[in-house]
Amino acid sequence: MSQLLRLGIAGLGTVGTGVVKIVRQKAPLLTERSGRSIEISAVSARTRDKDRGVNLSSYAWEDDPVALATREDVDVFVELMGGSDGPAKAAVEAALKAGKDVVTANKAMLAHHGQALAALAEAHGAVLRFEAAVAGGIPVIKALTEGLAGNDIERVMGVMNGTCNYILTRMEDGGLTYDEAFAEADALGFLEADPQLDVGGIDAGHKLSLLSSIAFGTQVNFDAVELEGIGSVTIEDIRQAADMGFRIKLLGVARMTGRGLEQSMAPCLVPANSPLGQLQGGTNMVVIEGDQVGQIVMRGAGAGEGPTASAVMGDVMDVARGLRVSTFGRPAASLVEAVPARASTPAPYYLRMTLADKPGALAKVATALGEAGVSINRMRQYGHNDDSAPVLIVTHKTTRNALDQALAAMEATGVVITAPVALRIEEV
Ligand SMILES: NC(=O)c1ccc[n+]([C@@H]2O[C@H](COP(=O)([O-])OP(=O)(O)OC[C@H]3O[C@@H](n4cnc5c(N)ncnc54)[C@H](O)[C@@H]3O)[C@@H](O)[C@H]2O)c1
Ligand SMILES: N[C@@H](CCO)C(=O)O
Ligand code: NA
Repeated sequence: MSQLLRLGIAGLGTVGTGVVKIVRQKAPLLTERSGRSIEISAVSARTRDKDRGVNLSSYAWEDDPVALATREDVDVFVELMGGSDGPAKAAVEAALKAGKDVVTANKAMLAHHGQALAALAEAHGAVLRFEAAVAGGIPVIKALTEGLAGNDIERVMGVMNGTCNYILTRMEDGGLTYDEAFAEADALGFLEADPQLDVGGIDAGHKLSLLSSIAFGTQVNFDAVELEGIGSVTIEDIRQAADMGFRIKLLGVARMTGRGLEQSMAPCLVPANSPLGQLQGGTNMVVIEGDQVGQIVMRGAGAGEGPTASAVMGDVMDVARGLRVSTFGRPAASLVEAVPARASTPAPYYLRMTLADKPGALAKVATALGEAGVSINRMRQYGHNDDSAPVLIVTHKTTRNALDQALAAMEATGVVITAPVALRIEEV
């Protein structure tokens, strides 16, 4: 008789329901692969009487997730409620303090409290695992903490918000407006409860802060992530980028430099023929560059019932097999405080602005760039309005600091009518 592993699942929405289905439908397979009989003891959600398409009658019910997390008949607390603070955090803390292992998909909670929760887990001999929190069903955490453990990671990049990638690709390929594409993403169930978390880059930033902590062995520092959402990107930018052989992606990039840990989540131009440039719809992609292995590209569903439940079950199976690896693939205490560095690694930039259509306007902009040490690679004045003209400039490699100096000088000239949109061109 295989030893029991008893789950307590808090949260029976998209992900929680998916996990219940896997445990119920694949019990023999899970036992064969882990050596343990994996069962659900108790569940919790806001509303008990709701048809979730899955039979919950054999499980105990707890209205309070904290009570669920500390039940005697729960070995692993599976937190699938969401929210960075409140009941989810309280229940996870209670489980860890009771020495129970925790599996969660809650990237918001981990981005804000992951360091403290990791330390709590280790202090109480528990493990905290969260594969589902970063790029959903893509097993990127397992790849970094196990398969690639023999590498020094040089750069990690990711398109990790399905909503934004869906919107940007539907605007480009489907000719939809931002609002139309947003509505489609909503209908597909991609959006967070607060969609600003998606389109503001915050959800993807949560994931990047976890990814970079695991990749570089640094303490989780979401506040150090440079965040910019996709609200400033227009169909004109998408068309101009395509015209130059690029696509626009909400791209997270983290790298360790001599100046510190750069973590940036912003709309970037990537080569249209690159794996990231080819990424369609709500799919996620993570690119890992290691000193031994070179570039690894992982692509897959970052959201949805099955893909996310798959990642949750991967963690449950590791616990069942007795994997006592700490949260980030190394002891939390060994995670170094990384000096946050603004993305100052030199890169080319795409600048779009509207200038007053009068003599010398372009010259003033060019002078502002030159005086800041920013070299122009391409410049295009396209179209005309009454007394203004849209201008596109692509720079040679420059630091963000120098570019910001040039943008401020441009504003001071009085010829810039609409504030320049600056998008980094990331070499991938
Ligand atoms: N949906 C996805 O594709 C996806 C992908 C990756 C990660 N996640 C993360 O997984 C978690 C769950 O996401 P979801 O899409 O399943 O959410 P959901 O909104 O579909 O379900 C949330 C569940 O938690 C319950 N819940 C919320 N607050 C509660 C409380 N205070 N007490 C008891 N129950 C409570 C709700 O009743 C519901 O059953 C979130 O942290 C989310 O960020 C979701
Ligand atoms: N709202 C998130 C869900 C998965 O984390 C996304 O669009 O990727
Ligand atoms: Na994942």
